[in-house]
Parts: sequence; structure tokens; C-alpha cells
Amino acid sequence: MKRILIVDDEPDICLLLKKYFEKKGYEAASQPTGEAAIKWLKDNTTDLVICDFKLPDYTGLEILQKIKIINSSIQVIIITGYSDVRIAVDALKKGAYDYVTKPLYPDEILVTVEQALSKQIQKAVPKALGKPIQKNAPQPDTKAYIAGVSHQAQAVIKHIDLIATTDMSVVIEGETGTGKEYVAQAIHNKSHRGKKPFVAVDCGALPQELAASELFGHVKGAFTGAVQDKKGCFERADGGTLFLDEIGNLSYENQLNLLRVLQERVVRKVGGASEIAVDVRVLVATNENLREKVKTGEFREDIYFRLNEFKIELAPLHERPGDISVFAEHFLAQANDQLNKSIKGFDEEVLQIFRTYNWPGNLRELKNVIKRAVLLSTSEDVTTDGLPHEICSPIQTDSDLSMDFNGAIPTSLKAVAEEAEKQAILLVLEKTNNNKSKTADMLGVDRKTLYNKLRAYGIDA
Ligand SMILES: Nc1ncnc2c1ncn2[C@@H]1O[C@H](COP(=O)(O)OP(=O)(O)OP(=O)(O)O)[C@@H](O)[C@H]1O
Repeated sequence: MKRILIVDDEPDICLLLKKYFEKKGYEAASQPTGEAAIKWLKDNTTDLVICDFKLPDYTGLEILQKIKIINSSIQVIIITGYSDVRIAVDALKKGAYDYVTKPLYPDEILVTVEQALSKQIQKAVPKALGKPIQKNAPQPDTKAYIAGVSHQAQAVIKHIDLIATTDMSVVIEGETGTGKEYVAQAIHNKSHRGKKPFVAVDCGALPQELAASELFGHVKGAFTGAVQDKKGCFERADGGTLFLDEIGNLSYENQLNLLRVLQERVVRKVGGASEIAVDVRVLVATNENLREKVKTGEFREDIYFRLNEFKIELAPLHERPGDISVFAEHFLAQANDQLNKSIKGFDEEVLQIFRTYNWPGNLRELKNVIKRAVLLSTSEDVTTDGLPHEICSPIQTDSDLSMDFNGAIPTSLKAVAEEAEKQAILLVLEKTNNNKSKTADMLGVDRKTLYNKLRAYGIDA
């Protein structure tokens, strides 16, 4: 029986989730603080932790790191408020499996838990570290690679086709959640290595002290705890493809070891004397500008050049609004399938919001928003009722509200305030497609006040 630990300082949430998961056939325990959870994890085995991001003593990131040191194979799901999604995304880079947003819906968490645990079963290696896809495993439809229709997406698919036939190393660059791992998997699937292993390693989640052993393997007795020989990711990917995610996080020493493998095509295990030949194609991903890291000396230039035989850049979702409805349809089908629902489509208003929202978590965020909306939907289509408030009325950024005084120093605060008000109204009108009721609603004024302001500022909407 799989065991789940729930960590939350709200006893009601602990009780609710504990009871729910026990009913679903899991063994569940709960702890109210980070400290108590860490102690519990040292004394008990568990498969998965569901953890609030803001605990009284630790942040989600701190507890995640501690869990991964205790046992890197434990899957971690972070609970967060929607406004903290960006921080939660950071946790994903550090090895969390996924995040769920408040308010919590147990059915939604269950889907995420089941996915996390099934992913764990697929892995033959410490789970959060390596993500080998089983040899010859048929790709379920929900894993299908969707190309997108924007010119950026079309260029990416062309590059994938072009590069798949070669053995070149590729650097895949893009913000978090833009689909870097999906691109790597697509290159692998289309290559002559497609039937051999695809091993994905998240270098951001690798504790530095374990990184060399994970990548290159170790021999029995190489260090305390090395009770038997272990194959590293290179050996496990032999004949296939190794995908190194967040490559910029590798320590300098491991960069050196990596360079040797790339040049000589042999690995030496930690503590071992012999060299083992490997035939591996290496694809790497980074969501930070690796060239900048090269400039500052944090990443070795020789490896950068060795890896950067070809580069694929993935544009953030907000720069390719044309792709949004394509992915939205795909994620809708996926969510219907996972949640056993049959929602048909999206309200036009929802699509409009999708097209104007900034999507800092890119495709992953869109997928999660749609999953939640499908879960909550009681009508045929997804409506705005199922969307998080933060998406319907996003916090305006400085650039959204920036005012141009043409270099002149403003002389009247009243004029500045009025200009800011006017800009805010224009911005929200644009976001709501000139819907006055919605605009008034989002700005927290009644319709009459809005009409007065429109007249006063000469806005013809
Ligand atoms: N081309 C695609 N077709 C279908 N789904 C996709 C595609 N690209 C991304 N996704 C969806 O978006 C999610 C995030 O994609 P992926 O893990 O590849 O992003 P990433 O850029 O590697 O993220 P990170 O930087 O956080 O590692 C995936 O789980 C998948 O559901």
C-alpha cells in the first residue's frame, strides 16, 4: 500500500486529506510543521509528500531540499496559493513533482498523486533524479507532442525533424514549462535511437554530493552508503538519449567530468578504475541563459561549445497567443480523460482571458488551470467561474501601468493620478474586450462610476 505524508499547519486540511486518501486506499499520515515532518520521514518510509508551501518553520523549498536529501525518490507535491505559483514553479525546478493551488479539491490532488506515483513506478533509478521512459513503451495519447500553429512552434517542429536524424547535441532553451522536455522526447522518438532508452535527469534536483554517482555511477564501497555497484545515467541511456535538464546547475567539478565523457565517450564510475564505453546522444535544457553563465565563468565555455551543436529556443506562451487554443483543446481532452468528465469546450470569454493573461508558468500553468476548471465545471463548457481569480484580473505589472511623461517632471499629483486611472481603465477595457460590466467589476466600481470616468477621460469604448 502506498504511503502519503501530508504536511500542513491547518489541522482541518490535514484531517480532510488524510481521511480522503485513506478512503481511496492509501496509508496516510500528517504532520503540522516542517521540523515534525522531517523527523517523521527519518523514522518512516513514505512514497509521497503533499506539503504546504508556507509552513510556520520552513518554506516549501527548504522542506523539499531536506526531503530530497533523506530520500530522493519521494515524490513531493506542493500546495500553494495562486499568487505564489511563480514560487511553486521554482520548487518544480528543484525537484518537486507538481503543485496544486488553493482552494484544495481532493479529486484534483488525487489525479496528481496518481500521476506522481505511476511515474515513480516507471523509474528504475532514484525517482526525482532520473526519469527514464520505459523501452518500447507505447506513448499514451495524453503524452502526444502537440506542435502548435504559431510561426515559432512551426519552426521548432521543423528543427526537431531536421535534428532528429543526426546525432548532434542540442541545447534547448526556454522559460519553465515551455515544453523543453517534450521537445527532447520528440527528438529522441523520431531518431534512430527511438526504441532505446530515453533517460531524463533533472540536474536542478540533484544534490551536489550525489550528482557524480547519479550521472556516472559508483562502485561498491566508493563512499559510505555505496553498498553495491550502481549504473549511472550514461550507462542506463546506452544506445539511446540522455536529457540533462537544468544543466546550468551542475557543479564545476561535474562539468569537468561531463566534458570528459562527451569527448572520450567513456565513463568512469565514482571510485572505479576501469572505463566503460557508452554510446549516448546528449540533449540539454536550460531556462537561464547559459551563455551568460559562460561569461561569468559559472559554466565552462568548452562544454557549452561541445553541447551547443544546435540550439532550439522555445518562446514563452504569451508571445505565441495563436497556440493557446490548440493547447487548451489538448489539455481539455486530457483533463476530461483524467477526471472522467465530458466538458465540450470553452466560453469565448475564457479564451479571451487565456489570450491576454501572461502565463508565467507557460504550458504547465495552462494545463493546471484547465484541469481545475474542468473539475469545477458544472456546465457544458468551461466558463470564467472555474478560473482562478488571479487569471481573470491579473495584478498589473509596472510595465502595464507605466506612464510616459515625455521626460517632463510632473507638476500636479492630481494629473498623475488621473492619468494612472485612465491607463488602468484602458488596460482593463482591453482585457475584457470592452465589456463595461466586467471592467467595472474588475476595477471595483459600479457601472455608473465607470461611465462617468469614461466621459471625463474622453474614452470612447
Ligand atoms: N509540445 C507539447 N505537447 C503537449 N503537451 C506539452 C507540450 N509541451 C509541453 N507540454 C505540457 O506542458 C508540461 C510542461 O512541459 P515540460 O516539462 O516539457 O516543460 P519544461 O520546459 O521542460 O519545464 P521545466 O523548465 O520546468 O523543466 C508537460 O507536462 C506537458 O503536459
